[in-house]
Amino acid sequence: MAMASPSSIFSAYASMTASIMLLRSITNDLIPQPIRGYLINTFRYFFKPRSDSLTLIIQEYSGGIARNHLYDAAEVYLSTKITPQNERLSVSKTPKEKKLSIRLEKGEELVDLFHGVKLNWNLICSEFETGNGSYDHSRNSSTRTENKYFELTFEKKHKEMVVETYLPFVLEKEKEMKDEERVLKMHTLNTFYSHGGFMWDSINLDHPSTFETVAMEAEMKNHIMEDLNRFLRRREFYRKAGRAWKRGYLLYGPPGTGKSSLIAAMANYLKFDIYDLQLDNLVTDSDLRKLLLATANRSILVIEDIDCSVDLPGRRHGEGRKQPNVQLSLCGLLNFIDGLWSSCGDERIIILTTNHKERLDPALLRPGRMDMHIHMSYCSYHGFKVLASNYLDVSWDHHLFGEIEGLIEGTHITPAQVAEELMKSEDAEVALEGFLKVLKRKKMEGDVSENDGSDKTELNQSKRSKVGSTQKRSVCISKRKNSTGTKRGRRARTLQ
Ligand SMILES: Nc1ncnc2c1ncn2[C@@H]1O[C@H](COP(=O)(O)OP(=O)(O)OP(=O)(O)O)[C@@H](O)[C@H]1O
Ligand SMILES: [Mg+2]
Repeated sequence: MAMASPSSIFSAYASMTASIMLLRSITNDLIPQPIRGYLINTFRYFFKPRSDSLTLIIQEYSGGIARNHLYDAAEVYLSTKITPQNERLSVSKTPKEKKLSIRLEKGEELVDLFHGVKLNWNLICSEFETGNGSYDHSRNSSTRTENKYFELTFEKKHKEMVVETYLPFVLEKEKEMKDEERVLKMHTLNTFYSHGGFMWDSINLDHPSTFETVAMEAEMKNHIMEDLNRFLRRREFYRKAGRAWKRGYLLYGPPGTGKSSLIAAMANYLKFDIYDLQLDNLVTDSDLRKLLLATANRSILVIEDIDCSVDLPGRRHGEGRKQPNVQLSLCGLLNFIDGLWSSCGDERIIILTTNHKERLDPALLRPGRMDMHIHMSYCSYHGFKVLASNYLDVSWDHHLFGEIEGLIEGTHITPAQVAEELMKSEDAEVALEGFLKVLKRKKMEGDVSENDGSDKTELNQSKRSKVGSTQKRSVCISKRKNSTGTKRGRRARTLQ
């Protein structure tokens, strides 16, 4: 079929527009609006010259009240494409946003280039009357409603590319931009128990820890990042395999080795909120269920010190809590996490931490429960180098590093202790000399781990062994109460 020339398309289009105007003026008073609209559309359909371009309409709302995600994504994406040719822009800022957001205003047009294809965007706003056109005094507004939509016009032959590649690209770009701006939250339990339930309280999570600043073996770091990336990519895989889209990590190792720091780094990397679940505040499985159901998608549920912060009766004990009115069980927690909770949402991560993996209930360790077990250990030479550049900004060829390397390998010193030493002076030379002295002293003392913190649960253990089994529970509870302040304080310091 021969293609119409641009001038013939133009003249056909001009005569069609003139005819429509004529039709409008003739029918305006004679025919009611719905029939008139139908006639004009039919006329337009039959007489419209066929062109090579295709226009996609992206409405602000899809299906009545639901916002059209593609419209929102286009709005955000196009804000990065604004050019000096644009004459009207809208500017806004909500209290939660860090920056002003600048968007196209109605009537504005712009051209985007994607893989060499020209894409014309046009933001259109039409107003229409929803009622009888009169002023609605009860809502203090008129009944005119705005209908906003984007027109995306391009050559027809690129339809597949636009639908399959370009629009998904726009959605992906918006997600990236939103993630960058997102203010992360840390949710903790509101201990005020009212109206029959606990609530989550949230504050901004402004923790500086990232995968760059966490001192751990580079290989392990990459392994974790790759695991997280794979998890995010595999929505379809989880769906096909009939598995809930969740991933569990168990972080174990002595205190001060960076478990909480790694959790913050993971949250910052994924841009996920953290829910810090302190089980010792809860009483029943039903409290737990309500709280878990109130957690949002794309979040990390954290239960720290699972071995000592709770003394959940599990399969190992085969009994319920001895304390009256307390019906929280390890089975209840695990079953709910594995079952209903994880299938109620998407992109859930759960992280448990412990200083003593060997003391955990086997139910927690069985295959399929926690997908990855990550050992956070004493500081290696590589870890030291990361900390030295974090704290002292020294290059890795510093003359004291050689001696430090010889001493640190095999020494039981936690990254927290290393960090403490390195912070003692702003002068790198002084700080490193001081650190070297500590390492030498440790070697002379026979490399006995100094305050490696096994205290937390070891103390618990020794207390337990001194009391009878019926007192076991109350000792555990009182230890928890005693330690709550310090642990909380420390956790608050580390995670906030
Ligand atoms: N691997 C690490 N990389 C960077 N900093 C670390 C690391 N480990 C510890 N630190 C520093 O020590 C502090 C305490 O570490 P963190 O709270 O992460 O340890 P933890 O393993 O969670 O300890 P705990 O078992 O007592 O909860 C952190 O605020 C951080 O400054
Ligand atoms: Mg911790």
